[in-house]
Amino acid sequence: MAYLLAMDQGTSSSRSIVFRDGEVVASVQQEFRQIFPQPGWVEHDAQELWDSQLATSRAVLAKAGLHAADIAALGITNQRETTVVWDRATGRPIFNAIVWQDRRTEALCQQLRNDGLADTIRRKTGLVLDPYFSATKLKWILDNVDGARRRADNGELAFGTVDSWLVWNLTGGKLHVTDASNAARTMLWNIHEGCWDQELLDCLGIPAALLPQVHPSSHMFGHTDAAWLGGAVPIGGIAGDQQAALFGQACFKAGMAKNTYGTGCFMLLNTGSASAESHNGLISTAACQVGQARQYALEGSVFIGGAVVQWLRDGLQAIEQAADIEALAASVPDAGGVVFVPSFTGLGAPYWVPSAKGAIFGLSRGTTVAHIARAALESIAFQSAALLQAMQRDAAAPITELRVDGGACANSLLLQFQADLLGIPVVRPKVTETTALGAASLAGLAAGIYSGTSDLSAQWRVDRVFEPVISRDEAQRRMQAWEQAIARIGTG
Ligand SMILES: Nc1ncnc2c1ncn2[C@@H]1O[C@H](COP(=O)(O)OP(=O)(O)O)[C@@H](O)[C@H]1O
Ligand SMILES: O=P(O)(O)OC[C@H](O)CO
Repeated sequence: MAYLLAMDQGTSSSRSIVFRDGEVVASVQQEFRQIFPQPGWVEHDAQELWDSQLATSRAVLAKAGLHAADIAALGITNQRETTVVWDRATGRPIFNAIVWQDRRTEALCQQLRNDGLADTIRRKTGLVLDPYFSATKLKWILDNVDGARRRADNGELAFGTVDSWLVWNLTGGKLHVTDASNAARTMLWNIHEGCWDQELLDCLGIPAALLPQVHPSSHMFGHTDAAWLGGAVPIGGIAGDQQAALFGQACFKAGMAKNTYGTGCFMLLNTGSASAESHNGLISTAACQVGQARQYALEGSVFIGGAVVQWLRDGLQAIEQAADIEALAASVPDAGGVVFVPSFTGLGAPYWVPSAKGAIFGLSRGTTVAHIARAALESIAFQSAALLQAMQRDAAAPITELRVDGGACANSLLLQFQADLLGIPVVRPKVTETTALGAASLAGLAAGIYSGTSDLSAQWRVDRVFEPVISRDEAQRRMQAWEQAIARIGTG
């Protein structure tokens, strides 16, 4: 029997899932500490990332009653951009992992923008020059940790995104590798040529000796050390979590798109073997690579998605648990004219207003907490609709459906509103653990469990399709109300 193990190292928890025939056999999750040393700084203890990931993998094998020998291959997927630097001799990190959300390098990014580097970076990497990506975090570590630059120059240190760090540990320091989808998030990887970019390394003063070897996402990378899981397991897949979700949603052809509704929302559109340049506030990135042919995607991210539901729960204490928002929002026929812009940490794509704060517009004496809850839910769909509209403008052909996943996609009211706004079907699959499924699928391809992506398309199953029911005029009227609220946010 062909079991596949996925390690999904996310921003708030480490998860391990065993799959068979594309279905979840068992799953174990463990949270770890979020470290906030200063406002705008976010760190993880890299050792805790590894320990929690290993613990969940051991636990999931026990839960499923399986042994290492039963696992045909392991796929790894991870929070992207988060930066780890460790000592090659001891295997110890020289600093905490600097998390993708961390803004400490904003001044450095501004300096690089002033130096005219933004265009070069966009052209070579497909990215916006922003602290979000790994490069300036890595430079910060080299410039601020005692002796780091000297040791890096001497080849004593290794840099990696979280996937590289996990594989280094899993293989007892034998492998220092990553895949194209993760490399593309460093701001040092030339997505067109498929190589580390020497000009960017020089501009940022980053020695090439720090960098991992880059392989396709589906690839036999090596084996885990037998000590960890009770036997050696082949590592057959590595991908950044959002690209893994695109793969897990079987979006293999250009024009297919997915949106993940987690803490934030991440929408990716497969653009095939051609990288599409965005003129509408999106980024281009590498999609999962199987074989030698490079694949690309357009991406947009919303910083506050499901997190607005957490705010209703923890900040406003309007609900006890996230799932309660659906009944509360459904208790009123509409938001009663309330528009909620939850830009608590600035506005991401396609608006890019870093200094924005959240706001609630349209309050009246008749407004109840149910209207606010409904407006909060709608805000997730409005932000995602703005991303899809931007993608529609950049894309070569119309996008005809949106596949969805992530914790908040359990909410059918949200998905119906999303379909109404978009005017295209919103499709929820049976397995919504698509990030882990994508990693397992990449590993399964490398191990020969699947003969090609057509096997994966055949395995992907629909749970429910949400068809648009309101008129396009009505949808446009609602989007206009949203854009008016955004305009008021944007101008402070
Ligand atoms: N039924 C629901 N309706 C709306 N939001 C929900 C619901 N269930 C969970 N959420 C939201 O989904 C998010 C968790 O989704 P998850 O995919 O686990 O996120 P992440 O991977 O970013 O940690 C939380 O922000 C939570 O508030
Ligand atoms: O860990 P997640 O699911 O919040 O994903 C984080 C993204 O990869 C950041 O780019």
